Amino acid sequence: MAEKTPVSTGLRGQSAGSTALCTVGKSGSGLTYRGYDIHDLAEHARFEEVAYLLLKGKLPTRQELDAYVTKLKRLRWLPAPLKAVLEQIPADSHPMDVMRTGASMLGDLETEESFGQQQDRADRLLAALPSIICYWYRYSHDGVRIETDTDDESVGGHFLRLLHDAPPSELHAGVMNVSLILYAEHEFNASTFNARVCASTLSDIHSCVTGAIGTLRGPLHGGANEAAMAMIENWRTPDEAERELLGMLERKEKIMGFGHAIYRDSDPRNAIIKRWSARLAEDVGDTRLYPVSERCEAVMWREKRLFCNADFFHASAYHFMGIPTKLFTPIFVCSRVTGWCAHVFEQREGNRIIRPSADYVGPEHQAWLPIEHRQ
Ligand SMILES: CC(=O)SCCNC(=O)CCNC(=O)[C@H](O)C(C)(C)COP(=O)(O)OP(=O)(O)OC[C@H]1O[C@@H](n2cnc3c(N)ncnc32)[C@H](O)[C@@H]1OP(=O)(O)O
Ligand SMILES: O=C([O-])CC(=O)C(=O)O
Repeated sequence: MAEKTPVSTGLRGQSAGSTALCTVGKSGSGLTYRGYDIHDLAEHARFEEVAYLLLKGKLPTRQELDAYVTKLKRLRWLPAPLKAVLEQIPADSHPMDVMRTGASMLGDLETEESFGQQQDRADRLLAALPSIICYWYRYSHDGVRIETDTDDESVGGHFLRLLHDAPPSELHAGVMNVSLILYAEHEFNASTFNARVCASTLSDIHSCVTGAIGTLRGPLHGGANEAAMAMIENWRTPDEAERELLGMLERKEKIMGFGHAIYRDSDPRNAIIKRWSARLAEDVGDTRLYPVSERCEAVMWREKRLFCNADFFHASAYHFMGIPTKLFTPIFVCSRVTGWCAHVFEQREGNRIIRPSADYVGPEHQAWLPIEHRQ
């Protein structure tokens, strides 16, 4: 048999298991978490309610939600050895590497000894990850050791307060809430699948989350919101954006924040975050970034039938809230950790190790060659 070039299908269109957590591109609206439509969740829910829904299996009652928010607030503190590690990480490190190290170090200090601890470990990660990234960021960039025990009622408000050393406006806290809901869960995406593969070996939850963070980091996945920002911030007018974009398409470059592995015509999260980006643009008096983003959307659809995914308008929305670009993907982690952990729990129920096969395309039998005869 002649050698063939390995071809990657990316497992597209193949079912790799079942889940009760999420549908993507199946219902009329396109995205549901445990049967609830993303539009309803983004309109009415608190992110902490969505986290509860994903992690505990149902929407909380008022009493359950209050108790859950209180628990998350109690879990925002960081152990001294974790702070010491964060203080060693250089200011020019990528914040996703900080998240990866932070999650892993938490696993050293608060190891999941048995699966009976999985809910508590997941809640701790959810509460501590915003503290981890902000502690490192403020220490390495501003030279301050912040107190991460805040009294904010929400995960998003807690993050913004630590970052800016001031309570967030109602508008900013509201946008963070929606953003965290939109990013929370997305079926068998690459990082979640990575978490499930790790879980299928009966590994601990911190290993699953650490691997997922590394997977989300890439620009084809969560890293796209940062890459989209790096692209649009160069353009001063919609006309310049159109010219540059056409050049990029001509050169067959990938345009970050567009396209999706599952959705074909639109990503239901885009219209939601786009609306909030427009509201924030008005709030800060932007006359550049939002019109540039809108033109990109129009050109990509006109030229390629490619639509904005969840990441594209997140770039301008986060920017308008004064969030540094390099912290965009870590915010995604602070949200998606709920989906990852819920998938780890699901994988552990009725587990079988995930171990697909490969189509071999290498050489047939080769005769052994002693080292002195090799070239
Ligand atoms: C939260 C998230 O993770 S959402 C995804 C975030 N990622 C990005 O925004 C990165 C940019 N987008 C992409 O790279 C891709 O659209 C992915 C990775 C999201 C999906 O990849 P695939 O499923 O392989 O894309 P798909 O099969 O739809 O691609 C079809 C064609 O469109 C092209 N295409 C897809 N997206 C883009 C894009 N953003 N820019 C330019 N061309 C694109 C592909 O290159 C392919 O062209 P070809 O047939 O000539 O090779
Ligand atoms: O589902 C995917 O392939 C990518 C993803 O995580 C998302 O869109 O939120």
